[in-house]
Amino acid sequence: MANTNTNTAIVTDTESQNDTPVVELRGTGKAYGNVRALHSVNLSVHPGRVTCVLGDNGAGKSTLIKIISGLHQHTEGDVLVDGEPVRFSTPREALDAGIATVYQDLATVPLMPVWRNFFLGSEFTRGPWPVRRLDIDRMKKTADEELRNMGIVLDDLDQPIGTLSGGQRQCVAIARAVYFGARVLILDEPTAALGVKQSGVVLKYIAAARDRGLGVIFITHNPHHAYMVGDHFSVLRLGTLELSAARDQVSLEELTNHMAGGTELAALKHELAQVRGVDVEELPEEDDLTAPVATSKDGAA
Ligand SMILES: Nc1ncnc2c1ncn2[C@@H]1O[C@H](COP(=O)(O)OP(=O)(O)OP(=O)(O)O)[C@@H](O)[C@H]1O
Repeated sequence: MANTNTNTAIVTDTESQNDTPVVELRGTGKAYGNVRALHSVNLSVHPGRVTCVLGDNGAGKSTLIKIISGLHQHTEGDVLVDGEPVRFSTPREALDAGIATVYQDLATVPLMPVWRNFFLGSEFTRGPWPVRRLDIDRMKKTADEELRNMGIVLDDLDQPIGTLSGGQRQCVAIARAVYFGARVLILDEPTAALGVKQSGVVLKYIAAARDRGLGVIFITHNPHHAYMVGDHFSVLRLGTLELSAARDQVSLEELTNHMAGGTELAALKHELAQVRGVDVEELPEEDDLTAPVATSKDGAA
């Protein structure tokens, strides 16, 4: 299903599934005191599908991640896992439910070897107490196998993880989450700081995680990256769902227009046309923005 070429992680859309979402938000929201960061958001995450959450700065993406990953609690609506309402008090609880989050600033120790970072906090040990010690050989072998299973080939697992490229480190973090039994993988802007080639590599492993049956929540600013791997697209604006569309309901152009503030730009087109030196030819007309907007039952991926 996923293209194996490193730079072209193009995905063919999969059949829509009627199974219970592994994670679902129903009218979910969060207020920080008087600040309503997220309001009435519906979102469904299914195994083996990539749900992309897009939005400009301050749109509410981080708040959404924090609710699902157990860092913050919602103040409105419901969060369901396997159809059951949940309210995680800690990230550990979310992790125990199979929800793993890979943050942009990866929680790795740069000077430690790749294999050591792979097992950080969950090291294999051997021997009886009190002479129990790290089972280095087993950790190295397992990390090597798991990375290879995901198609990630590194020259030397003994090299400090800090010497890997940003893209490679993201890939190690994805493989780690898969190995430790994640059913849902939340990726917080994994391609934000990467160039084209490295982004392609990360997109390839997002597709690989999806093909291993994980439900993926891919947070991004970049509609092009989202469109390469996404099955469903949810665009947040000022804390509410502005667009919720399956892949076959929205074109890349429409998605880009929504992300780029197409509606505002279309509204401004006439005014901008009066300004010397501003070329408005390529800006969308309001009629062009035909992609489905979110409705109360939207959000299914
Ligand atoms: N702890 C907090 N206390 C008060 N307001 C907050 C808090 N966290 C977020 N907000 C507000 O909630 C809104 C949504 O923020 P959030 O960080 O979720 O957006 P974002 O889409 O992740 O933005 P960015 O891409 O810039 O990280 C913003 O207006 C922000 O100022």
